[in-house]
Amino acid sequence: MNIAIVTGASSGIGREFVRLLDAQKKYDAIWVIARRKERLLELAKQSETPVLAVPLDLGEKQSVRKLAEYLKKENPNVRMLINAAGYGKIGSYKEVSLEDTEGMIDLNCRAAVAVTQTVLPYMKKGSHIMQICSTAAFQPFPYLNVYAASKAFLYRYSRALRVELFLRRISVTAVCPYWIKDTEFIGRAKSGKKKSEIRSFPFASRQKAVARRAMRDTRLGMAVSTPGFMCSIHRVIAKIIPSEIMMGFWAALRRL
Ligand SMILES: NC(=O)C1=CN([C@@H]2O[C@H](COP(=O)(O)OP(=O)(O)OC[C@H]3O[C@@H](n4cnc5c(N)ncnc54)[C@H](OP(=O)(O)O)[C@@H]3O)[C@@H](O)[C@H]2O)C=CC1
Ligand SMILES: CC(=O)[C@H](N)C(=O)O
Repeated sequence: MNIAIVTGASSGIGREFVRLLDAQKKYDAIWVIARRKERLLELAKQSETPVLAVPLDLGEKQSVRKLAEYLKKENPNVRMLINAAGYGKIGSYKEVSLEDTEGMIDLNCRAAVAVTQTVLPYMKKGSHIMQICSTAAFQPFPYLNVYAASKAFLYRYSRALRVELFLRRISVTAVCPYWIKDTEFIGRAKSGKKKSEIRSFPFASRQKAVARRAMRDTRLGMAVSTPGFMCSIHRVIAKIIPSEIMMGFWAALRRL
Protein backbone atom coordinates (compact mmCIF):
# COMPACT_ATOMS: atom_id res chain seq x y z
CA MET A 1 0.00 0.00 0.00
CA ASN A 2 1.53 3.31 -1.17
CA ILE A 3 0.64 6.11 1.19
CA ALA A 4 1.42 9.75 2.01
CA ILE A 5 1.51 11.10 5.56
CA VAL A 6 0.80 14.77 6.28
CA THR A 7 1.05 16.37 9.72
CA GLY A 8 -0.70 19.68 10.38
CA ALA A 9 -3.37 18.61 7.89
CA SER A 10 -6.37 20.21 9.62
CA SER A 11 -5.67 23.69 8.21
CA GLY A 12 -3.39 25.94 6.20
CA ILE A 13 -0.71 24.55 3.94
CA GLY A 14 -0.96 21.06 5.46
CA ARG A 15 -4.57 20.80 4.30
CA GLU A 16 -3.58 22.27 0.93
CA PHE A 17 -0.93 19.56 0.53
CA VAL A 18 -3.55 16.87 1.15
CA ARG A 19 -5.67 18.35 -1.65
CA LEU A 20 -2.68 18.32 -4.01
CA LEU A 21 -1.80 14.73 -3.11
CA ASP A 22 -5.41 13.70 -3.64
CA ALA A 23 -5.39 15.30 -7.10
CA GLN A 24 -2.28 13.31 -8.04
CA LYS A 25 -4.32 10.08 -7.72
CA LYS A 26 -1.27 7.95 -7.08
CA TYR A 27 -1.65 7.11 -3.41
CA ASP A 28 -3.72 4.24 -2.02
CA ALA A 29 -4.30 6.32 1.10
CA ILE A 30 -3.34 9.59 2.75
CA TRP A 31 -2.85 9.57 6.52
CA VAL A 32 -3.61 12.96 8.03
CA ILE A 33 -2.46 14.07 11.47
CA ALA A 34 -3.51 17.02 13.67
CA ARG A 35 -5.40 17.55 16.93
CA ARG A 36 -8.80 18.57 15.48
CA LYS A 37 -10.44 15.29 14.53
CA GLU A 38 -13.56 16.87 12.99
CA ARG A 39 -11.40 18.86 10.55
CA LEU A 40 -9.57 15.68 9.52
CA LEU A 41 -12.86 13.83 8.99
CA GLU A 42 -14.15 16.74 6.89
CA LEU A 43 -11.02 16.50 4.77
CA ALA A 44 -11.58 12.75 4.39
CA LYS A 45 -15.11 13.45 3.06
CA GLN A 46 -13.79 15.90 0.46
CA SER A 47 -11.05 13.58 -0.79
CA GLU A 48 -11.33 10.97 -3.52
CA THR A 49 -8.28 9.15 -2.19
CA PRO A 50 -9.06 7.24 1.02
CA VAL A 51 -7.99 9.41 3.95
CA LEU A 52 -7.15 7.97 7.36
CA ALA A 53 -7.69 10.55 10.10
CA VAL A 54 -5.09 10.13 12.84
CA PRO A 55 -5.98 12.69 15.53
CA LEU A 56 -2.83 13.22 17.59
CA ASP A 57 -1.39 15.98 19.71
CA LEU A 58 2.19 15.87 18.50
CA GLY A 59 3.16 18.11 21.39
CA GLU A 60 2.79 15.00 23.54
CA LYS A 61 5.69 12.58 23.37
CA GLN A 62 3.60 9.41 23.44
CA SER A 63 1.57 10.46 20.36
CA VAL A 64 4.42 9.48 18.04
CA ARG A 65 4.30 6.03 19.60
CA LYS A 66 0.68 5.78 18.50
CA LEU A 67 1.78 6.59 14.97
CA ALA A 68 4.43 3.85 15.27
CA GLU A 69 1.67 1.38 16.23
CA TYR A 70 -0.42 2.29 13.17
CA LEU A 71 2.64 1.86 10.94
CA LYS A 72 3.53 -1.51 12.45
CA LYS A 73 -0.02 -2.77 11.98
CA GLU A 74 -0.46 -1.61 8.36
CA ASN A 75 3.16 -1.87 7.20
CA PRO A 76 2.65 0.68 4.36
CA ASN A 77 5.12 1.97 1.81
CA VAL A 78 5.32 5.68 2.68
CA ARG A 79 6.07 7.51 -0.57
CA MET A 80 5.67 11.02 0.83
CA LEU A 81 6.02 12.43 4.34
CA ILE A 82 5.10 16.07 4.91
CA ASN A 83 5.81 17.58 8.32
CA ALA A 84 3.70 20.74 8.31
CA ALA A 85 2.52 20.82 11.95
CA GLY A 86 4.04 23.82 13.63
CA TYR A 87 3.29 27.06 15.40
CA GLY A 88 4.92 30.29 16.50
CA LYS A 89 4.31 33.04 19.06
CA ILE A 90 5.17 36.67 18.50
CA GLY A 91 6.52 38.56 21.52
CA SER A 92 9.57 39.30 23.61
CA TYR A 93 11.25 36.74 25.85
CA LYS A 94 9.19 38.20 28.74
CA GLU A 95 5.86 37.90 26.98
CA VAL A 96 5.86 34.45 25.45
CA SER A 97 4.91 32.00 28.18
CA LEU A 98 7.18 29.14 29.18
CA GLU A 99 4.42 26.78 28.03
CA ASP A 100 4.52 28.23 24.51
CA THR A 101 8.30 28.49 24.51
CA GLU A 102 8.58 24.79 25.28
CA GLY A 103 5.59 24.02 23.05
CA MET A 104 7.26 25.51 19.97
CA ILE A 105 10.46 23.58 20.57
CA ASP A 106 8.46 20.43 21.21
CA LEU A 107 6.29 20.60 18.10
CA ASN A 108 8.58 22.32 15.60
CA CYS A 109 11.72 20.38 16.55
CA ARG A 110 11.19 17.27 18.65
CA ALA A 111 7.94 16.11 17.04
CA ALA A 112 9.16 16.77 13.48
CA VAL A 113 12.28 14.69 14.11
CA ALA A 114 10.38 11.96 15.98
CA VAL A 115 7.80 11.62 13.19
CA THR A 116 10.55 11.49 10.58
CA GLN A 117 12.56 8.85 12.47
CA THR A 118 9.41 6.78 13.06
CA VAL A 119 8.32 6.87 9.42
CA LEU A 120 11.74 6.37 7.78
CA PRO A 121 11.84 2.55 8.17
CA TYR A 122 8.69 2.47 6.01
CA MET A 123 10.20 4.54 3.17
CA LYS A 124 11.90 3.13 0.09
CA LYS A 125 13.95 4.39 -2.84
CA GLY A 126 12.23 7.26 -4.68
CA SER A 127 10.29 8.52 -1.65
CA HIS A 128 10.19 12.14 -0.50
CA ILE A 129 10.27 13.95 2.82
CA MET A 130 9.11 17.54 3.02
CA GLN A 131 9.93 19.52 6.16
CA ILE A 132 8.12 22.81 6.50
CA CYS A 133 10.74 25.20 7.85
CA SER A 134 10.56 28.96 7.23
CA THR A 135 12.55 31.96 6.05
CA ALA A 136 12.92 32.46 9.80
CA ALA A 137 15.54 29.69 9.55
CA PHE A 138 17.87 31.97 7.58
CA GLN A 139 18.63 34.48 10.38
CA PRO A 140 17.91 35.21 14.05
CA PHE A 141 14.55 36.98 14.55
CA PRO A 142 13.98 39.10 17.67
CA TYR A 143 10.36 38.80 18.87
CA LEU A 144 10.01 35.52 17.01
CA ASN A 145 13.15 34.37 18.75
CA VAL A 146 12.33 30.79 19.77
CA TYR A 147 10.17 30.12 16.71
CA ALA A 148 12.98 31.22 14.37
CA ALA A 149 15.51 29.15 16.30
CA SER A 150 13.23 26.11 16.09
CA LYS A 151 12.99 26.51 12.30
CA ALA A 152 16.77 26.91 12.02
CA PHE A 153 17.05 23.59 13.85
CA LEU A 154 14.61 21.89 11.48
CA TYR A 155 16.37 23.39 8.46
CA ARG A 156 19.80 22.12 9.57
CA TYR A 157 18.39 18.72 10.50
CA SER A 158 16.73 18.39 7.08
CA ARG A 159 19.83 19.41 5.13
CA ALA A 160 22.04 16.91 6.93
CA LEU A 161 19.45 14.12 6.81
CA ARG A 162 19.24 14.59 3.07
CA VAL A 163 22.93 13.70 2.78
CA GLU A 164 22.52 10.67 5.06
CA LEU A 165 19.63 9.41 2.92
CA PHE A 166 21.38 10.00 -0.39
CA LEU A 167 22.36 6.37 -0.88
CA ARG A 168 18.85 5.21 0.01
CA ARG A 169 17.60 7.57 -2.75
CA ILE A 170 15.13 9.26 -0.41
CA SER A 171 15.02 13.00 -0.93
CA VAL A 172 14.56 15.54 1.85
CA THR A 173 13.37 19.04 1.00
CA ALA A 174 13.47 21.93 3.49
CA VAL A 175 10.60 24.21 2.51
CA CYS A 176 11.15 27.81 3.63
CA PRO A 177 8.11 30.03 3.04
CA TYR A 178 7.86 33.72 3.85
CA TRP A 179 4.71 34.89 5.72
CA ILE A 180 1.52 33.25 4.48
CA LYS A 181 -1.52 35.41 5.13
CA ASP A 182 -4.44 33.01 4.60
CA THR A 183 -3.67 30.25 7.14
CA GLU A 184 -4.38 30.20 10.87
CA PHE A 185 -0.72 30.78 11.72
CA ILE A 186 -0.59 34.58 11.98
CA GLY A 187 -3.80 34.81 14.06
CA ARG A 188 -2.45 32.23 16.48
CA ALA A 189 0.99 33.85 16.59
CA LYS A 190 -0.22 37.31 17.62
CA SER A 191 -0.34 37.93 21.34
CA GLY A 192 -3.62 39.82 21.14
CA LYS A 193 -2.21 43.02 22.63
CA LYS A 194 -2.80 46.26 20.72
CA LYS A 195 0.78 47.10 19.85
CA SER A 196 2.22 43.80 18.74
CA GLU A 197 5.98 43.76 18.04
CA ILE A 198 5.16 42.57 14.55
CA ARG A 199 2.24 44.46 13.09
CA SER A 200 2.50 44.10 9.38
CA PHE A 201 3.23 41.31 7.00
CA PRO A 202 4.06 43.11 3.74
CA PHE A 203 4.07 41.02 0.57
CA ALA A 204 2.73 37.98 2.46
CA SER A 205 2.02 34.99 0.24
CA ARG A 206 -1.00 32.71 -0.13
CA GLN A 207 -1.26 29.06 0.89
CA LYS A 208 -2.29 27.65 -2.50
CA ALA A 209 0.69 29.16 -4.31
CA VAL A 210 3.12 28.17 -1.54
CA ALA A 211 1.87 24.57 -1.40
CA ARG A 212 1.89 24.13 -5.17
CA ARG A 213 5.45 25.40 -5.54
CA ALA A 214 6.73 23.43 -2.54
CA MET A 215 5.17 20.25 -3.93
CA ARG A 216 6.81 20.81 -7.30
CA ASP A 217 10.23 21.44 -5.72
CA THR A 218 9.90 18.36 -3.52
CA ARG A 219 9.01 16.12 -6.43
CA LEU A 220 12.05 17.50 -8.25
CA GLY A 221 14.10 16.42 -5.22
CA MET A 222 15.39 19.89 -4.40
CA ALA A 223 17.30 20.37 -1.13
CA VAL A 224 15.65 23.71 -0.35
CA SER A 225 12.39 25.12 -1.61
CA THR A 226 11.76 28.86 -1.36
CA PRO A 227 8.18 29.07 -2.61
CA GLY A 228 7.88 32.69 -3.74
CA PHE A 229 9.88 35.80 -4.55
CA MET A 230 10.23 37.10 -0.98
CA CYS A 231 11.66 33.88 0.46
CA SER A 232 13.95 33.35 -2.53
CA ILE A 233 15.44 36.84 -2.22
CA HIS A 234 15.63 36.51 1.58
CA ARG A 235 17.69 33.33 1.27
CA VAL A 236 20.19 34.98 -1.05
CA ILE A 237 20.49 38.19 1.00
CA ALA A 238 20.89 36.30 4.30
CA LYS A 239 23.92 34.54 2.84
CA ILE A 240 25.62 37.83 2.01
CA ILE A 241 24.60 40.34 4.68
CA PRO A 242 25.63 39.91 8.35
CA SER A 243 22.88 38.88 10.79
CA GLU A 244 23.19 42.15 12.78
CA ILE A 245 22.27 44.20 9.69
CA MET A 246 19.51 41.77 8.73
CA MET A 247 18.03 42.11 12.23
CA GLY A 248 18.14 45.91 11.93
CA PHE A 249 16.33 45.74 8.62
CA TRP A 250 13.81 43.33 10.14
CA ALA A 251 13.22 45.73 13.06
CA ALA A 252 12.29 48.48 10.58
CA LEU A 253 10.08 46.21 8.46
CA ARG A 254 8.08 44.76 11.36
CA ARG A 255 7.14 48.29 12.55
CA LEU A 256 5.72 49.39 9.18
N1 LIG B 1 1.82 31.03 7.91
C1 LIG B 1 3.06 31.47 7.83
O1 LIG B 1 3.31 32.69 7.75
C2 LIG B 1 4.18 30.50 7.79
C3 LIG B 1 4.08 29.20 8.27
N2 LIG B 1 5.17 28.38 8.23
C4 LIG B 1 5.08 27.01 8.76
O2 LIG B 1 4.14 26.29 8.00
C5 LIG B 1 3.58 25.24 8.78
C6 LIG B 1 2.07 25.23 8.61
O3 LIG B 1 1.57 26.45 9.09
P1 LIG B 1 0.26 27.15 8.51
O4 LIG B 1 -0.42 26.26 7.58
O5 LIG B 1 0.65 28.49 8.07
O6 LIG B 1 -0.55 27.35 9.87
P2 LIG B 1 -1.87 26.70 10.47
O7 LIG B 1 -1.92 27.23 11.87
O8 LIG B 1 -3.02 26.96 9.58
O9 LIG B 1 -1.56 25.13 10.51
C7 LIG B 1 -0.85 24.52 11.54
C8 LIG B 1 -1.22 23.06 11.59
O10 LIG B 1 -0.44 22.43 12.64
C9 LIG B 1 -1.33 21.66 13.44
N3 LIG B 1 -0.86 21.58 14.81
C10 LIG B 1 -0.63 22.61 15.66
N4 LIG B 1 -0.28 22.13 16.86
C11 LIG B 1 -0.31 20.79 16.78
C12 LIG B 1 -0.06 19.73 17.70
N5 LIG B 1 0.29 19.98 18.97
N6 LIG B 1 -0.19 18.45 17.28
C13 LIG B 1 -0.55 18.19 16.00
N7 LIG B 1 -0.80 19.13 15.07
C14 LIG B 1 -0.67 20.42 15.48
C15 LIG B 1 -2.65 22.40 13.37
O11 LIG B 1 -3.76 21.52 13.62
P3 LIG B 1 -4.56 21.40 15.00
O12 LIG B 1 -4.69 22.75 15.58
O13 LIG B 1 -5.85 20.78 14.57
O14 LIG B 1 -3.74 20.45 15.83
C16 LIG B 1 -2.67 22.82 11.91
O15 LIG B 1 -3.16 21.77 11.12
C17 LIG B 1 4.07 25.47 10.21
O16 LIG B 1 5.12 24.59 10.49
C18 LIG B 1 4.58 26.91 10.18
O17 LIG B 1 5.61 27.12 11.11
C19 LIG B 1 6.37 28.76 7.69
C20 LIG B 1 6.51 30.02 7.17
C21 LIG B 1 5.45 30.98 7.20
C1 LIG C 1 6.24 33.06 10.30
C2 LIG C 1 7.30 32.65 9.39
O1 LIG C 1 7.75 31.55 9.43
C3 LIG C 1 7.80 33.66 8.41
N1 LIG C 1 8.40 33.01 7.31
C4 LIG C 1 8.84 34.58 8.99
O2 LIG C 1 9.48 35.25 8.21
O3 LIG C 1 9.04 34.62 10.20
